[in-house]
Amino acid sequence: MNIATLLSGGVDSSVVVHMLKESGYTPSLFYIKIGMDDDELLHCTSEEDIEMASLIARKYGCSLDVVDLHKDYWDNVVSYTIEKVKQGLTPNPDVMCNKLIKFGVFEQRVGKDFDKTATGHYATTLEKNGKVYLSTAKDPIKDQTDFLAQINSLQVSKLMFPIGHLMKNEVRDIATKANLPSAKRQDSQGICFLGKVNYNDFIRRYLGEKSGPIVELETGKILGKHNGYWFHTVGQRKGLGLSGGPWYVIKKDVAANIVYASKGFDAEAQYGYEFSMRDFHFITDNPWENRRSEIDVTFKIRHTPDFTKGKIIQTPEGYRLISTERLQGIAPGQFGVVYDAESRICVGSGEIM
Ligand SMILES: Nc1ncnc2c1ncn2[C@@H]1O[C@H](COP(=O)(O)OP(=O)(O)OP(=O)(O)O)[C@@H](O)[C@H]1O
Repeated sequence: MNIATLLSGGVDSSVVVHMLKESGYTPSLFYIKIGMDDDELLHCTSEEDIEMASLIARKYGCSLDVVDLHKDYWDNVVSYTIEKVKQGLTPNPDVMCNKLIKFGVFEQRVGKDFDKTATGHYATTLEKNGKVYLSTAKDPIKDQTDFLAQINSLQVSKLMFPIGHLMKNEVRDIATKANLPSAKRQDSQGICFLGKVNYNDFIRRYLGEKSGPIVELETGKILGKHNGYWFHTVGQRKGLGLSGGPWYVIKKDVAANIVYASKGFDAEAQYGYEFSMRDFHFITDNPWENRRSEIDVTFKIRHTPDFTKGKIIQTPEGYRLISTERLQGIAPGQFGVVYDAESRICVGSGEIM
């Protein structure tokens, strides 16, 4: 079996290479390069990562290629991110990077020549009735299925997640015992490029600044000033620069450039029990076909270790989720990621409206 492995130079994907070698495979290793080397502000250092990846490749006698997907990342993930922010929404570049870059463009250019593609994502796959499903990792804190919730069945059936059945500390132990140069490296903060640059600087570069009022939702009182609604997200607490809080962003008026905030942990306006999703994407198949009633599921509305219980209902516009617990900061643009009632299979995701 020919295996391509996505190697970031971090501990997780290094352990993937080690485990594949232990199982008798010699994977071909690929480092994906993203970033603007000529831009001071948006510079993203990849030298150290590539150096680390080279050490791993040499140790295990594997080939290593650096694949430059900078332009593809810019055309797909960055443009999506800016477009959503401009509309006042909260985008998720990690989800789009997996769908369009790691398992999109990479697959079309390189992965297609291999039987399998292995990564160090914390996720698993599960075979049922001849189909392959995306399923959750053993380590609930590290689980990354929410970031993978827009990939499709072809992608899932080709993927290998060798560390998905391990806890993070078990991965570190393997790395230490195997003397991997990356054993002590810190966890990378999410993905590639947008995870490494200052997000506000990046947004400012593309959308500039435009001063507007921060208004108390309940009273209409002007509390202060912001530099552009695009710097603020529904549910956000830090960074509003107001005293006497805590203050939370409740909603935004994009046309009028107003950010509405409410005060206090218990401000009712920051909570909700339900939300609708557009363009709901099923990863492998629609397990609720022909079922008109409410279906028990679990779900996430942001990257947290906990799953929330709820019911999903099909509506003429898409799908609606009704939660059993109150939800803080339901941010339009983020993905509602839906799992089966046992939080094992990741069924799919839709953009929160
Ligand atoms: N620049 C890159 N080039 C190639 N593969 C990458 C790159 N960045 C991430 N990956 C792949 O995607 C997986 C998940 O990436 P993520 O950014 O979440 O890092 P991580 O979980 O900290 O993993 P690692 O410790 O391997 O960096 C990595 O384990 C690796 O297989």
